Amino acid sequence: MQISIENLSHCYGAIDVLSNVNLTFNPGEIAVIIGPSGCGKSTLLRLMGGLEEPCQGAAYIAGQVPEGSLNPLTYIFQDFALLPWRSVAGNISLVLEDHKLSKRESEAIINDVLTRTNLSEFHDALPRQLSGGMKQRVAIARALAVRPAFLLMDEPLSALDSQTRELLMDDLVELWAREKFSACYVTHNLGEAVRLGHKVIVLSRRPGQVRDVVEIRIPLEERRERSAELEDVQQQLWQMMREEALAADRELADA
Ligand SMILES: Nc1ncnc2c1ncn2[C@@H]1O[C@H](COP(=O)(O)OP(=O)(O)OP(=O)(O)O)[C@@H](O)[C@H]1O
Repeated sequence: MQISIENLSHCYGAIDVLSNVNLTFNPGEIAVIIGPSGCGKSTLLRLMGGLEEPCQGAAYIAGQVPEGSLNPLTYIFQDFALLPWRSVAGNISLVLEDHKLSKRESEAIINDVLTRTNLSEFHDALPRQLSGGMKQRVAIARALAVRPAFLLMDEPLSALDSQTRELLMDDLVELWAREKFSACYVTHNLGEAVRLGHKVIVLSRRPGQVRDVVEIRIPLEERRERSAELEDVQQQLWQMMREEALAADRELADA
């Protein structure tokens, strides 16, 4: 299954947010979207997930939804969105409740995703007993429980401190290496972009247009030790972001 975006433009009233975006998101790939503040990254993710309809053009699923996927497009947000009165297992079971699974099937899925995210011993813990990093691990486990074809991740690590971010990036790479998931990952953080992205989509300032798509061929598993090649890619991305941010600043100053 792919997600295709064709000639997509979007506006809110008089504000043009996205302009003529054409992109393809491939299975088994993590595509990272970066761009200056307010350029439409989160809007693009919402349009991809069908939470809003684009003003022009389309975002659609191409190909077959993989068998067994309970929710093909699943979001992970920065604020974890866990119910405080439910345990870790209870938060995960919530997303399974509408799917007519037996208690045994649900429990098997919950145990599987808790094992995959190294959370088995926190099965009965409440969110308030967990650190921020652990809460986001639970949110990732909950997303994996519905066997998504695509994870739509909106700055999932931005509420966390830098050490926890590093650990969760390692976790995501390990999860991906074990069972290749597909994801579209929005971030401001260029370190995350080059650590996790098979390709990095650079949007221009608003209205967001695709300025460049940078492919990174270094395997994800080999990126923990940052090579000179990875540093070069990050520098190249920063140069593009800097130009866009400076141009946006000048536009505001001229307005
Ligand atoms: N529901 C909405 N109604 C009106 N305007 C909106 C709405 N959602 C977003 N916008 C505006 O659209 C523009 C793009 O917002 P969006 O959140 O997609 O950008 P972003 O690139 O994700 O921003 P950031 O990097 O700051 O998170 C902004 O100017 C924002 O104020």
